[in-house]
Amino acid sequence: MTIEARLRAHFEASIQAKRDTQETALAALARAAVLLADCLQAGGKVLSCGNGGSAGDAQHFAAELTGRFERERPGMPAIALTVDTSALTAIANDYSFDRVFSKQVEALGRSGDVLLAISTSGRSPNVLQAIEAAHARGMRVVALTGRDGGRIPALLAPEDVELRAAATATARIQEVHILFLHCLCDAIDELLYPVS
Ligand SMILES: O=C(CO)[C@@H](O)[C@H](O)[C@H](O)[C@H](O)COP(=O)(O)O
Ligand SMILES: [Zn+2]
Repeated sequence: MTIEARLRAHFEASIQAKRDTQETALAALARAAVLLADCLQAGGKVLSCGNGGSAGDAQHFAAELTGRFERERPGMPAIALTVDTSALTAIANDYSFDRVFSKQVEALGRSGDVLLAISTSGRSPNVLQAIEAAHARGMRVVALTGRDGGRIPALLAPEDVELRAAATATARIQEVHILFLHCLCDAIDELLYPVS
């Protein structure tokens, strides 16, 4: 296969992953947007987490809430649990890497806040523990997953929302996740700050 053919195959696979996800995810996306907008309107905040590329996604989403997405409106409170290297290294060093997010959720999370948990496999222990810690703090969870959801669906409460990418390759799942996050940014803005 030529490089150009490989590149074309990446585009085709990415397009297909989004097409395959579209119909299954729209209702859940709308529910997640309302859950997040209600939380923010009531004075709550969003905590986000994930590993590797999903850590980048967690930061990307928090930055679009605190800064802006596509329209001017007040900043909204969101914290990515992936950015404080002192907290991450201390918790990993003193406890274990599995607790790097859950300890921060225990410290920062309040009832009514929402945890945005991102895992393509649904099997990263630190993300699973963050979900458990969020529930213990009275928080709801929006989980971005892929494949069969891994261990996340069984952990979620009925009022939580799973947004599952209909893809199996990690890269394709992450590409759908970015679309999910931009959809959520747009929907939250439209719900809270509609353009008159
Ligand atoms: O970005 C990528 C692969 O595209 C990697 O950095 C990937 O995020 C890492 O392997 C993560 O540790 C995977 O974690 P998860 O999505 O299974 O929870
Ligand atoms: Zn990647």
